[in-house]
Amino acid sequence: MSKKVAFITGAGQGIGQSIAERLSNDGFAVALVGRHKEKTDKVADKINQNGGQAISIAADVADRDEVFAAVNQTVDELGDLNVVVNNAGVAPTTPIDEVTPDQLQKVTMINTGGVVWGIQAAHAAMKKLGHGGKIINATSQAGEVGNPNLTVYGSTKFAIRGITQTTAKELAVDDITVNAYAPGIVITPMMEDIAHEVGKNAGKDDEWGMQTFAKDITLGRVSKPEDVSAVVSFLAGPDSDYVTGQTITVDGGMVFH
Ligand SMILES: NC(=O)C1=CN([C@@H]2O[C@H](COP(=O)(O)OP(=O)(O)OC[C@H]3O[C@@H](n4cnc5c(N)ncnc54)[C@H](O)[C@@H]3O)[C@@H](O)[C@H]2O)C=CC1
Ligand SMILES: CC(=O)C(C)=O
Repeated sequence: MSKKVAFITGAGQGIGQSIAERLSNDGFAVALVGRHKEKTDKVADKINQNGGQAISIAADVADRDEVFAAVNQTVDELGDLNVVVNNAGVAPTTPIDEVTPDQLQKVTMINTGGVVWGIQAAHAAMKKLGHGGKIINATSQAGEVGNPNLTVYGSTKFAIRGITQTTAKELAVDDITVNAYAPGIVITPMMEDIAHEVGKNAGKDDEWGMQTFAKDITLGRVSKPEDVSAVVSFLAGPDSDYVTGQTITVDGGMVFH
């Protein structure tokens, strides 16, 4: 039997890399998408050397045509499309008084736009293939509660929860579920950069910056990417078939619902 196919954006490092590796271990053929192809190439090579099946595609998720082309290339090369993980994102530190129109537009087009184009392209491809599937979007604990210094980023992550609910209702008729995952403080290049900027703005070091986010985690530790990819594995697999429109928080107990 041929493998199910998963498409993952921002798969060259951090959480996206972990999701690609986990879904490959779960038995999916995986398409790794990112702006920097040398990074997705490296992760795809590792997966292929370990007995998985991976391809690497360059695309900027803010560009609708590039996202559609990447989805079409995935179907052409891997033969199907069952799961789309809209994981790519950027998180500049944005104290409110420093937000610029250019920054607001760019971050919104990547984080929110990338999710919208990913859902559109997934819907079009799945309809053409004649079957349903699962769409999974990256939000954040910063999309559930306000985080100081992250006004622009937080606005996109709140929006992604709304888009997840709206499109879950719209796409159910085509047997597509739409869910989201909300990580907390995950040690990746993104989080290291935020900790550095927040520390620097306060005249402190990176560890101080990290602790401003990490000090209230109920489980007493920051997160590894694998904590998040385990939840995405559930959302991509059959055990979540009766779940749609939900955001699953995987933050060690920062936000309680
Ligand atoms: N690290 C954390 O603590 C948290 C991360 N998240 C979310 O999880 C997702 C992954 O985050 P990390 O792995 O930490 O980030 P990261 O910065 O380490 O990796 C993100 C990847 O996305 C790619 N990317 C960025 N813009 C892109 C674009 N326009 N088109 C294509 N690819 C692009 C980058 O090149 C990079 O490979 C993001 O959506 C982020 O907002 C959510 C909560 C916490
Ligand atoms: C980067 C992020 O999503 C945080 C700090 O929650």
